[in-house]
Formats: sequence, structure tokens, C-alpha cells
Amino acid sequence: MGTILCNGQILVDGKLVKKDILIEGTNVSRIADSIEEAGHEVLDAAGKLIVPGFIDMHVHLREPGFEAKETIATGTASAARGGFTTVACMPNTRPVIDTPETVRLILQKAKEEGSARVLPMGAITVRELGQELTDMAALKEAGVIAVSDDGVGVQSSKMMKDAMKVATSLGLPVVAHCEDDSLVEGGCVHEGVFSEKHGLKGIPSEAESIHVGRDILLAEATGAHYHVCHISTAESVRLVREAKQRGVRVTAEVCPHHLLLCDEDIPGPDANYKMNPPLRSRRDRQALLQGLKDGTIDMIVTDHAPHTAEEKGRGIELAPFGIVGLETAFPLLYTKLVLTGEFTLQEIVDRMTRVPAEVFNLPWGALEEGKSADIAVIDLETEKEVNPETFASKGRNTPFTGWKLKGWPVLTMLEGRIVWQAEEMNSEGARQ
Ligand SMILES: NC(=O)N[C@@H](CC(=O)O)C(=O)O
Ligand SMILES: [Zn+2]
Ligand SMILES: [Zn+2]
Repeated sequence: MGTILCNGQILVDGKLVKKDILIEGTNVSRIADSIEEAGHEVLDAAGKLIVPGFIDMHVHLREPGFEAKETIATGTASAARGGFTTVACMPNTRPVIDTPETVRLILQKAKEEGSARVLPMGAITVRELGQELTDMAALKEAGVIAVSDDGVGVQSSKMMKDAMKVATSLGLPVVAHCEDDSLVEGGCVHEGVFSEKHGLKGIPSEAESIHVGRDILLAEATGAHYHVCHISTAESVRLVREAKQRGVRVTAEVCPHHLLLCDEDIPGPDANYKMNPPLRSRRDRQALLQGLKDGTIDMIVTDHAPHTAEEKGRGIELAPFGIVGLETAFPLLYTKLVLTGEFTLQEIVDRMTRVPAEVFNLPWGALEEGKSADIAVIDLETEKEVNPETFASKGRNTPFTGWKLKGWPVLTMLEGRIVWQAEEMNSEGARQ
């Protein structure tokens, strides 16, 4: 017996079209105007949007080592609630994902307890200390899909160049957290209007852009696929745009919070507005929107970075950087970028499905007959307030509390298995 998702709307060349979808086993077996076949479970998706499960190439699941912040079980449950079926997890765990054993542990846990598919990223350097390259061949063999020292920048140009050479020989993208430590020196927010007003140490834009520029040159020299993490400055966007025009293999991701907020929007010294890179200026935010629009920035990721309430309660200077994002990403983007007319629904969905799949050469991100039944069903009508108490994530650290949003995922399917289902999506039973 399969499942028929009936009467939902799918995106076809930018238009919403009503279709029935038959899911059998782990795959989509048929998409048609109407599927009347008897003997299947029927789920009524009337009026709902049906999209491929979202792919998030930048998530912190925190396990092993930081289970008070998040676990593979809670982080992937959070993903499922947000309509994500595939998440790439960053290696800044304890231990760092720098050995095949840790890769295997994560894959095993994800298989046993996960509500989303987990793709581990391996570290570039041992313990992310920037001193010695990891055994990338062994990491790849164990299942990593890319390498990254996310959480810190690779300070040495020589180390980064060597990393690119090895990664390229193995076909692994180099995913870079771009941050020059010598320019950061204890900053906690963007160096700009907010830092000045509150007398806080700022993080200048060049701290990021310098690495982007350096790494583009290194990618050009080595032929590496270089991917810029959480891009946040106008200068970084310009550098990526120019590099793409010259044919360098560079791709980039941006987070919803950088697209929707700037430092002027921070109401006060609240650690829920503290993340790395920080919320930049109004001009930077405009450059990110433009970069996403024109394809300079390829994809949207959350950089879901849960921390405990105790950690985030230490004040803006002492609290760790990071905010959660999986459960609010699509509603934020839909309400603030699609309903406002700045982006089309197709543009936003593509940057969360098809594009990350293409960039990282993954076989998911499309809703097609014969493909994996990774599906998100989304209610575009009901407005709800963001309430962190309802999150499946252990993290409550979000600046979006109380925002009134539409576009909430109500059902998520991973390889044909329902991994999140809002009450309103209860099955009507088998069709006779
Ligand atoms: N983005 C953040 O503010 N924090 C991330 C690290 C990172 O993504 O660089 C974390 O691990 O908490
Ligand atoms: Zn980072
Ligand atoms: Zn991160």
C-alpha cells in the first residue's frame, strides 16, 4: 500500500498546479492530475503547497559532545518541522569530525534516530586548529561530502592552499568560514552603527571579505570548488560575482537572518541577535538580496546554531555566537521575501532544493517520478507567531520570537516516511 497526497499544488515552471502524488516505498511513483487508484492511504493536501524536501547545507547538530545544545535526534526533528529532509552537519563538535570513526558514529546515529538525512562535513584541519590537514581521503571514504573548518577561519594561506589541492584531488568541495582572526579581536557585533551606539567592540566587514578574496585566488590557482559559508558583506558578494564572471569555481550561501535583518534592527544588547558573521549594515543586506537575485549567491542555508539558555543569557559580549534557524527559515523567507514581491516562490524554493543539490552533486531536491519521496507540504495561508517554546530543537535562541509569519510546513516526508505531521494533516484512511 502506498500513500496518495491529493489535491496539493506543486510548482511547475513558476506556476502552481494542482496534482496528486502517489508515493510507494521510498519513492514518488506517480504525479498526475488525478490518481484514483484504490488501496492507498490518502492524505488531503488541498490548498497546500507541495515542494521537494528542503536541503540545508549548513547546520550544527552539536552531537557528539554538545548534547545540551542539540542532538542528532532533536536537530533532525527540528529540520523535519522546518520542511528540511537533508542537512549537512558541521564538524565543530567534540570531538571534531576529523576522523572516520566520528563520521561513522554520526551516520549511524542519524540512521537510528534521525528525522532527516544527515550529510557530515569533515574538518579541513585536525581539531579545527589550523595546524595540520586531516586525512581527507579517509574522511571521504567514511562518507563526508565536503570539508570545512566552520566555526573558525583557516588563518594560514598555505594551509588553505594545501587543503584545496588535496580536496580537489578527492573531488571534495572546500566550504569556508571566512574570518581573519587578526581583524576580529574580541568583537561581538558588526563594526557599525550598533557597535558605536552601545560602545561594543565591532567586527569589521574586511574580517570576512579578506578571506573571500584570498580564497578565490587560491581556488583559481588550484582549481578547487570553493564554497563561501554564510556570506554577509557587500564586498564578499562583489568578489564572488567577479570570480564567477572569470570562471572560478566558486559558490556561496546566505542565511535568512542576513537577508532580513541589519545591525540597525537590533533593539538592544540581546545575545539572540549575536551570530557569526554578525548582522551587517543596511547596505550589506541590500547587496545580499541583490546577490541572491542575480545568482552570485547560489543557495540559502540556515546555519542553525543552537546554544543553551544559560549560554545565551551571559550577555551579548560573553554569549556564544549563533542562532537557531531550521524551524523558521521557510516561513521567514516566504512572508518577508515572497509575499512582499521581492522574490518569487520558485526562486526561494529553488535556492533551498534544486540549487544546493546541483552545487553539491546530490541526487535529491526534485519532486519527480522515480525519485526519492522527500517532500514538504506547506500551509501558505495560516499566520502564526514564532514561539520558540514549540520548537523541536533544544535551542530557543532566535531573534524572530513573536514575528507573525505564513508558510509553515505541516507535513514532511523523508524517503516516503512521514517525519513531521501537524495535527491538521491527519490521514483520512485508505481510499476504498
Ligand atoms: N554561526 C555562528 O554564529 N555559530 C556557529 C559557528 C559558525 O557557523 O561559524 C556555531 O557553531 O555556534
Ligand atoms: Zn561559520
Ligand atoms: Zn556554522
